[in-house]
Amino acid sequence: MNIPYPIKIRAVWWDESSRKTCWINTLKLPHSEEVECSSDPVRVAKAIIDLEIRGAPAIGVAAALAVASYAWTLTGKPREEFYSKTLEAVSVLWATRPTAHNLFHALTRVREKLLAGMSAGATPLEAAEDVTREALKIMEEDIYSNYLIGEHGSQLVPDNASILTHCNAGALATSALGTAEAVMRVAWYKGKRIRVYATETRPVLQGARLTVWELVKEGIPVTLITDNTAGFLMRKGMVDLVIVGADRITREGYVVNKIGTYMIALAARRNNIPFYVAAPTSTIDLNSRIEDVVIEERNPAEVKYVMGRLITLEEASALNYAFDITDPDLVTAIITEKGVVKPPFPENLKKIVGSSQPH
Ligand SMILES: CSC[C@@H](O)[C@@H](O)C(=O)COP(=O)(O)O
Repeated sequence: MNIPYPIKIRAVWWDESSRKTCWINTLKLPHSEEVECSSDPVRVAKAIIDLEIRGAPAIGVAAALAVASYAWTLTGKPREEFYSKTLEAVSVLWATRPTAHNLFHALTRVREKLLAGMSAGATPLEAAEDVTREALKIMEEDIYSNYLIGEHGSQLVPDNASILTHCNAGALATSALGTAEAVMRVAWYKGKRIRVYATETRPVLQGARLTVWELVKEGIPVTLITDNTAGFLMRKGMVDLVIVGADRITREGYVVNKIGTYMIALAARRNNIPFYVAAPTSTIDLNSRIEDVVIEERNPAEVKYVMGRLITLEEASALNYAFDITDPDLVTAIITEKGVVKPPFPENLKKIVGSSQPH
């Protein structure tokens, strides 16, 4: 796998010497870059729940690596204990966050390896090797998908474009270049002049804390806006295109992404601005209809407190949906590693997910 662009930020990775899963604690950004490593699936599960590790592809990769790390701590155990404990770890990680499809995609793959090893009579050592190979494959595929999404998507970005993005669909949400941000990075590396408007993304400010940090590091001009500024910028003609990521795309083409995405898509349609979604095919769930998708509801405290400071009454009730749903007819195209998917989505998503990888 040869990627002709620098990978400057890694959100999750495998430490070969300790066989631990490592990640940047994104809760500490942008003020400090703190790395955590663990072989404990309960610790990694907590990191996912608390948003130390977040973003759909990153949580899938981290969960798969966590099962592999844990497997290595159990290679001295009897076979039965090895399989029951590693499969239990899969269940713990499965229960962390309900919306992003990548988590279930990755955990299904590692669980299948464990089950295959169990029925073939593989030793714990053989099974640990096998599950590690699969987890690393999931990560490598994500790295390569990021790059291909960037290549395909950058062709949709005109020179001198103003791009609006929401939340963080960058390196910090994936294994390498990001999804929406891979499009921006590759356009930039190819010499296109772009500027980005990043929404702050309440309640936990992934845009202000993470997207701005990444783009400043990259040297790409970025301007932070409040979430409620997006529509006004579009009306003023200051946005040429919108690119966001996704946590799950259903077979009908509904896009489930960070809360606030729907309002941006509506404003984009009203102002005739293309609305692109960049996501690997591991985010596309051909088995689910939109009614089946669980939208995560998080602790209301995230809304009531900003960076630890209470901004309302302690007794105030608050609602904290983490994601919303954008209808397929508001989406101009979905940029995947296998190419750009245009409507009609039900037919074209099925074709692209079923087609073989281009590498
Ligand atoms: C490439 S990441 C795409 C999405 O996962 C991203 O836009 C998003 O909504 C992340 O939400 P988060 O709650 O921070 O995990």
